[in-house]
Amino acid sequence: MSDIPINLDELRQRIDRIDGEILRLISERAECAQQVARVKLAEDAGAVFYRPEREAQVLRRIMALNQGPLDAEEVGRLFREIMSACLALEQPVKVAYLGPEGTFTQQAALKHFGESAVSLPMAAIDEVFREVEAGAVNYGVVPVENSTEGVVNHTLDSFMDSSMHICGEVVLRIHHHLLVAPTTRRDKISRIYSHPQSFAQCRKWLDAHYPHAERVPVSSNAEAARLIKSEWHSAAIAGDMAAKLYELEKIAEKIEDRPDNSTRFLIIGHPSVPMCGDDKTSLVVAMRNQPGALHDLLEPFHRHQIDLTRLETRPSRSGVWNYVFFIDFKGHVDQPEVAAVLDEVSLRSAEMKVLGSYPQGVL
Ligand SMILES: O=C(O)C(=O)C[C@]1(C(=O)O)C=C[C@@H](O)C=C1
Repeated sequence: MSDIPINLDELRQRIDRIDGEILRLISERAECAQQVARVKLAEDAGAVFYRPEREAQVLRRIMALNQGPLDAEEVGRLFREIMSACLALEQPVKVAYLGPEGTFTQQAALKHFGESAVSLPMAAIDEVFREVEAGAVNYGVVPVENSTEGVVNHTLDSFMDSSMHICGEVVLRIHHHLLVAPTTRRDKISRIYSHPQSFAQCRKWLDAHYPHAERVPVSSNAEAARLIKSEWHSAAIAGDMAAKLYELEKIAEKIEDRPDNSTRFLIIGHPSVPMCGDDKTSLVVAMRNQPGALHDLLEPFHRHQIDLTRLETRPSRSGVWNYVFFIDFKGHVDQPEVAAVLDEVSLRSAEMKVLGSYPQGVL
């Protein structure tokens, strides 16, 4: 340890030297990405620049290489931003998300694509699907399930009518805070605004701390945050992004009842994604209403030892079959054992649609 300087000036000179070196290397990396773009264009005039499978591999490799002192997630986030900036040099990626600005879905979009992506808020989940389908944006981000409150039915229903692929997933830890404006009378809070799911996720905390406050459900946490700016007796439950956007103060942090409260979001888009080595596949299957249908559906997965990660049932809207099943499992459609299972499931079902194979969420 004798070569480690101990005075502040020397340490700062050392940091300046390291920063210069990091900058030189990041610039070299960015030039490489520009060359990648030229190669992609030479191969195909309609080239797709964003490559989720490659991004997942880059992030996993870096996180595995990391030996500290920063933790792997932190290092992953830094490289997420470097890649996001490199991709923006190739072609900025445009992403629609369930808005308004300041929602957890926006936070998920930025976590997945990085801050260099152009992100556009949409008023409803089916609008996100429509924007992607129409080609107005490259990708869309929608919530699909929460660990406390379960599935987001709107998203599953939108897949039934859509030709969109799932290109990725991102899981976000959801932390809710009780927020007030600078002018709020904190001892006089009589009304709390939030999204119904957030109320459900903070039920016990609210019963214990604000049993008499009126709970007013609104369309998003960000909308709740916006509303309280003009009401001196109201508070909002929302996350960090909304707090920052509307310059609100947190009077209680992390008030969700379950500390592992998280939401899974899906990335939707046109292109199908090649295998990255740690993939998931999502399917929607309509079964005829007969005894043993669910067993028939699941049996091939069991026999081929394919790991199911989720099974969700929705009433079918066609009227011909009673139920459709949404199934997620580990593996990619290009793997022979997965292809074999899909062939069998397709024969046993009334209808089957592969929604996409995509990298498992990394960060
Ligand atoms: O490898 C590629 O295809 C690239 O375009 C480079 C790169 C990167 O910066 O590493 C950038 C964007 C892609 O989404 C994936 C990776």
